[in-house]
Amino acid sequence: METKKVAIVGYNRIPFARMNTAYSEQGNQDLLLASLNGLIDRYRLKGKRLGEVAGGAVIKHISESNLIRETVMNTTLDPATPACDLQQACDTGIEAAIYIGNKIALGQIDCGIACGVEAMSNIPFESSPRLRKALLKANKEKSAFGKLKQLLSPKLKDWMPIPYKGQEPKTGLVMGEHTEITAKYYNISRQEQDELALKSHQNMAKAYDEGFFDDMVTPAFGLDKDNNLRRDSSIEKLSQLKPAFDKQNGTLTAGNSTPFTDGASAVLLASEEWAKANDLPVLAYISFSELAGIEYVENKQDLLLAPVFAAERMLKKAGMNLSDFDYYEIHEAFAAQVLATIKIWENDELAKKFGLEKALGKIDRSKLNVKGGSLAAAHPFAATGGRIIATLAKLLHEKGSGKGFISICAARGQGVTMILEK
Ligand SMILES: CC(=O)CC(=O)SCCNC(=O)CCNC(=O)[C@H](O)C(C)(C)COP(=O)(O)OP(=O)(O)OC[C@H]1O[C@@H](n2cnc3c(N)ncnc32)[C@H](O)[C@@H]1OP(=O)(O)O
Repeated sequence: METKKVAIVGYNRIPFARMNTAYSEQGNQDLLLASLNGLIDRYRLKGKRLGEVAGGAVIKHISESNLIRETVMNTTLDPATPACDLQQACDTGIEAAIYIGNKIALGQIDCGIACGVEAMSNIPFESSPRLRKALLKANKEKSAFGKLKQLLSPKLKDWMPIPYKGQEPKTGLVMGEHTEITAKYYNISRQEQDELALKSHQNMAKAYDEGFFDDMVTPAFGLDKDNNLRRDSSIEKLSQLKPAFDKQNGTLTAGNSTPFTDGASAVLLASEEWAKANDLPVLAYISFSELAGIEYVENKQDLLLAPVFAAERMLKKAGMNLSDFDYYEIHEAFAAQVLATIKIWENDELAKKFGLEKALGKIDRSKLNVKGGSLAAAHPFAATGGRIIATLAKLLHEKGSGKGFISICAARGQGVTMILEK
């Protein structure tokens, strides 16, 4: 069976906002709706029945089990447009694009939207198991006395909500603690991390000044730009920040780590025929993608390094070398994880020690995250993939030809890579 080419034909996102700032009153549906509405307006999709909308949020309330379909029903798309929720930690946005892309490739649908959202300001709290049990039992009790007895059974501390900390259940460490171990294990210096962080902000500031984001980001809830972007940062300021995760000997700080963030993004994918029929130019094609997992319980330093393996397998299938790309979009969860990943890809000895056949090639740093990365834009987990695909597709479209490389690490020791081509 012949497969179809998967074209990226549109994108839209709302500005990303640090948690508890511009979107402190909004939930997942509000943010996603704003992003989808911007996409629908820009590409005149009102009233259209699309093949499918797929995406997700890494963290949802229990009432949001069909978040994407619920949100689609609130847009002006034809309500006959089906939708589904996907979740794959920080890879969610890319996985959604792969899911929609594969259906287009197989001819099952001719167009679809891949989307992602994260409303960290509206994050659900857990309750203690003792409180949950007491409430469920109280609900079953017939008499007021019985209900009261159950409600009085938990201790005072059991009534306290349990906040989200982002810990890895298998290790009990948060991402920053894991990445602190990564930085030490792979000898990533504080200076290298701060330099990468500064470059991310400088590149994004320049891109905003040049109007690169004008047709990509629609203002929402009073915000018109990513509010994590700093124009006042410098190596001096970054070098003075205190370590965030290892207070004594650490190198990860608020400046070289992403903050918790609210935001949403959406990407419009289609077959070439649908793009032509709807008068939309093909910005770029998705040509390859690969998902990998990695052991990180024994090897705590490797939690966010699964893209190392994804890239090796993907490049082999594509018959390419890591040096063969015009642009590289590598998700900057932390500067240290980007630098460790690149170090392994580029260094033969380290690559072999890690389990690769050999080094994958060199990355020209002037081609890396040229419009800023997650350290500047910030990182609403499930929305980051859409931001990255859109940025790379636009870069390739403007260039008129070429190839771009995407790499995103994710919680639970997973990672995804993708190739876009024009
Ligand atoms: C989920 C997945 O699947 C995979 C992934 O992507 S992993 C990534 C997941 N993300 C995380 O784990 C988030 C990690 N981040 C955090 O926990 C927190 O942001 C953090 C602990 C690193 C910092 O939190 P914080 O201390 O509250 O930061 P914040 O108060 O904003 O900043 C501290 C200081 O640094 C300064 N600062 C921050 N960035 C700066 C910069 N670029 N330049 C100069 N100064 C900066 C701030 O101005 C602030 O200074 P003051 O104290 O003088 O106000």
